[in-house]
Amino acid sequence: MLVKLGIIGGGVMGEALLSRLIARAAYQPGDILISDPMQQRREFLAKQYGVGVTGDNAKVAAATEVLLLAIKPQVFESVSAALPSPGQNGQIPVILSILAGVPLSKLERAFPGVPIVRSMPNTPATVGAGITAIAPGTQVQPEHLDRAKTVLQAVGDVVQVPESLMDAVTGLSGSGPAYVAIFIEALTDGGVRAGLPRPIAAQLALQTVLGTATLMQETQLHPAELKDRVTSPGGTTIAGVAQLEKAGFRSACIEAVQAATERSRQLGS
Ligand SMILES: NC(=O)C1=CN([C@@H]2O[C@H](COP(=O)(O)OP(=O)(O)OC[C@H]3O[C@@H](n4cnc5c(N)ncnc54)[C@H](OP(=O)(O)O)[C@@H]3O)[C@@H](O)[C@H]2O)C=CC1
Ligand SMILES: O=C(O)[C@@H]1CCC=N1
Repeated sequence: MLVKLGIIGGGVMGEALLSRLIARAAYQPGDILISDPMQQRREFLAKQYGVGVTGDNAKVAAATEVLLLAIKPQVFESVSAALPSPGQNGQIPVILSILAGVPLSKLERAFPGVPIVRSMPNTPATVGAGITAIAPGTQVQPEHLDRAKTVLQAVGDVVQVPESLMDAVTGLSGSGPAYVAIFIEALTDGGVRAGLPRPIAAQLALQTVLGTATLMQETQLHPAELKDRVTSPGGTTIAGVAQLEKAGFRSACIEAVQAATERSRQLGS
C-alpha cells in the first residue's frame, strides 16, 4: 500500500483531523494509514473512515507526503526512537507535529534532515472550524509548508507564528475549547438556577456564545464595544457584569491561559 498521509496516534485529535480530511476529500481513505496500539480503536477507525490501520508505527513512517504525529507528548521520545527514517523510495514526507510543548529542536534531533512543521490545532477542527498555528523547522521549504497547510486548511484557519509563541497558542486556542465549553455549561446552570428548563437553557447558552462570536467576526466589533452596546444604564447586564468582575472572571481567564502555557512548556522540556 502506498501511503500518502500517515498518522501516528488514532486518538481524539488524530480522528478529528482524519475525519475532516476525508470529508473534504483532501485525501482518499485508501491513501491514509493510521497507527494506534488498541485493536478496538483500529477496528473502529477502519470501519468508520475506510482508512488503513496498523499497530506498527514503522509502516506509517513510510508515508510519502505527510507524516502526522498525533501521540501524547509524554510518549514522543519512545515512539520516535523506534521509528525508521520517514518516507520511501527517496520520497520524504513533511512531518506535521501537533504535540503540545514539544519544540522543533527536539523534533529535529529525532528526525535529522527531515522537514518538520510544529503546529497546534484545536478540536473545532472536527467540524472545519478549527484554528491552527504553525511554526516551520529549519529544513522546511515552501513546498513542505504548502503541504502542511493543505492538511490544516482542510480543518479551519491557519496562522503562522514564531516558534517561541507556540506554547502561548497552546494555552489559548489549543486548550481554549475546554474553557468555552465550561463557560457554556456554567451559563446553562445559571439559566437553570433562574428557573429555565435545562434543554432550553442549554440552547440559549450555546446560541448566545455562537451568535456573539459570529457577530464579532462579521462586524469586527471590539469586545468592549459589544459589551457596551448590551449594557443599558442601570439595567440587567451591568448587574451581571459587576458580578463577573467581583468573581474575578477576567483574571480567571488570563490565569487559565497562563497556566496552560506553562504546562505546555513543561511538557516539552
Ligand atoms: N485534544 C486536543 O484538543 C488537542 C490535542 N493536541 C495534541 O494532540 C496530541 C494527541 O492528543 P489527543 O488526541 O487529545 O490524545 P489521545 O490520547 O486521545 O490520542 C493519542 C493516541 O495515541 C495513541 N498512542 C499511545 N501510544 C502510542 C504509540 N506508541 N504509538 C501510536 N499511538 C499511540 C493512544 O492510544 P491509547 O489511548 O491506547 O494510549 C491514543 O489513541 C497530543 O500531543 C496533544 O498535545 C493538540 C491540539 C488539541
Ligand atoms: O490538554 C492538552 O494537553 C492538549 C493540548 C491542547 C489541547 N489539549
